[in-house]
Amino acid sequence: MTVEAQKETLGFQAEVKQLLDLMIHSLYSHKEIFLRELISNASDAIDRLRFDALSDPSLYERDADFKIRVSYDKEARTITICDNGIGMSRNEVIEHIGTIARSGTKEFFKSLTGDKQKDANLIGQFGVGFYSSFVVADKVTLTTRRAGTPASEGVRWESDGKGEYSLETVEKPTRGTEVTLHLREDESEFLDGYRLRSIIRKYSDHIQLPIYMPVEDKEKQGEEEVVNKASALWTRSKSEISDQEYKEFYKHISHDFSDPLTYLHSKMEGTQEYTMLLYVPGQAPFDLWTREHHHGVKLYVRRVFIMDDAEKLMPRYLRFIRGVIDSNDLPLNVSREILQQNRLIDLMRSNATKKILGLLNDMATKEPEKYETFWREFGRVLKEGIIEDHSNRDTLAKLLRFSSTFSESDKQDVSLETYVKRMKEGQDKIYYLIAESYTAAKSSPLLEIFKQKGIEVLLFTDPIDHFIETELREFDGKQLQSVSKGEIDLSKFTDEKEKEEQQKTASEAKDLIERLKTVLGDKVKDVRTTNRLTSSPACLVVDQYGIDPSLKRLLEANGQRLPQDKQILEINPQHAIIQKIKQETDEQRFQDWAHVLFEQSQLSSGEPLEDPVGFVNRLNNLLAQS
Ligand SMILES: Nc1ncnc2c1ncn2[C@@H]1O[C@H](COP(=O)(O)OP(=O)(O)OP(=O)(O)O)[C@@H](O)[C@H]1O
Repeated sequence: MTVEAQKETLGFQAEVKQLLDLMIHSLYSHKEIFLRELISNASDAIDRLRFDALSDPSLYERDADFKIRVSYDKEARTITICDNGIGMSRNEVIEHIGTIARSGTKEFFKSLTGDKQKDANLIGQFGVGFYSSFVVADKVTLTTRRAGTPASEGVRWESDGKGEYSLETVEKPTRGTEVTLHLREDESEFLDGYRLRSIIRKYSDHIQLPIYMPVEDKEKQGEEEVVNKASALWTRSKSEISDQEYKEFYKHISHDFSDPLTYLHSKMEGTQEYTMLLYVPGQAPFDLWTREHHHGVKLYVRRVFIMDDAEKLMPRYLRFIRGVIDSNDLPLNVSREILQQNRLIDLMRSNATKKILGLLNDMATKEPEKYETFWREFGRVLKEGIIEDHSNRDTLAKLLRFSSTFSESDKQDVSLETYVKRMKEGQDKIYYLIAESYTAAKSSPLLEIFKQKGIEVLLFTDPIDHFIETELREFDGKQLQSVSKGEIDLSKFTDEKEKEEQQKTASEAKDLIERLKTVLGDKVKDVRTTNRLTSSPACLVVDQYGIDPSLKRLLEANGQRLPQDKQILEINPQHAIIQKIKQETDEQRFQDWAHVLFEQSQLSSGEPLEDPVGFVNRLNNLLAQS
């Protein structure tokens, strides 16, 4: 086949077109970042080559002098970014440059809001990388050759970013990729060596590889100079690195546009030597829940990039952490399989986890507002740690935040420590209520007595909270007690007179209870009086060791079959309706009342009714006769 015969025009995947349109508008105010993105890709490509060449030195093609070059041509109005990295084959160009092969793409488009600022951030998180070129260029030419393939297998990709691109096979003697941007008319500001140098220093100083540019001095034409610091940021000493540099490095590795919330940089010395530079992002990626993680922690061995997203380096519940861990002791040929059972890796992970939890703990105590942001973004993921990581459970428990009956809003901002500090004198349990939503929890009848006595109840309203309940039995020596389980003993907070009254009404309700049991039969496990309620007539509870109904619903919705555990109907003998039912002599009416009591208790605990029409009919009968 001749070279010409291999020229073809292809269409972008629909998502690419959509993304390009969006990006050109949203990123307009950050347009200089195109250079950061292209340098970042070049650096990744060299990292990958360096790694592959460890097992196949022929890939070096006798050129192990890794570098990135940035140049510009005022006349031609072009900027060129060139690397001697891994390069791409024809198929890789089609796959990587013409399509978005990322899971979560659909979710990403759904999450766009139309608000330019917000969308710019989301686009940043999604990682537009290469496509940001079209913000400043009306034509982009990419010429590349995969390392290890013959010079005749170079590929030229070209597009005006409007929906199509052309591909042709070209001769490319050197391996790697060269991207040429043909600048738009109004983007001449970038055809300036000083401007380009300052953008590189601002965004790409931390890139480990040297970035070369032609010397500006006319007398030194043809000469090049390195324009960045060109040393791995994490190897430098903390005192030499500015906050700005740390932040830019974060953006490089995470492909995020916004600043991280916080970071830690720590060198371990002694028997094991390794350095970690870890970041907590400022916001959760749009697909935190939908995909296997993409840009996690990168593993380096003696400054050589080994792999992205080395999941063994972080527990799953810290999957939002970004950064680099560089080991001096692992072998360079380390593979994912080796990582699975490597003692050194386990040690690094356990240390990194402790450091991150310590960092979060510091943030929670010293910068509570920042911690609030953290909790809003990542709290639900961190909660998984209570289930997953028993060795750090105490530290994790301190980091938890819940909404509470003492707060005005649904904000999860009450820690277990705060709860314990606010406990009433004589109170020995941490009370909580599990419900499907904050609204359902806030108005639950089960809270009535606690409100009356001024006892705080934590509201567990995230699905994961059900599992926290089963794992976290106590905190600071205080037992956690669900308000919907077992018999709640608040006798310490009840005076003698009140107790006497309760006993009296309870013994007077004995007959009523028997009648209710007969009518409700096996719908309930038991019927008994309660002191939990003050303004509702009845509620449903489970035994101390029973499964909470909302957890049951959650598990059943996920396909689990559970034993049919009946609930206990508790009645408030002092309530006017209960008093009225007690007097009811008409058997049909009594039966209607009994069912209505049971069914309204199901409704207020968020359960669906088995026979909603029957409930409405019974209620209507009672209303019509009252
Ligand atoms: N200079 C390059 N050399 C080799 N491959 C490259 C180069 N630039 C881009 N690629 C390939 O194209 C892919 C897409 O690049 P792009 O910049 O769009 O996104 P990315 O770098 O994967 O990350 P993100 O989507 O998060 O920005 C890269 O993953 C890489 O495989």
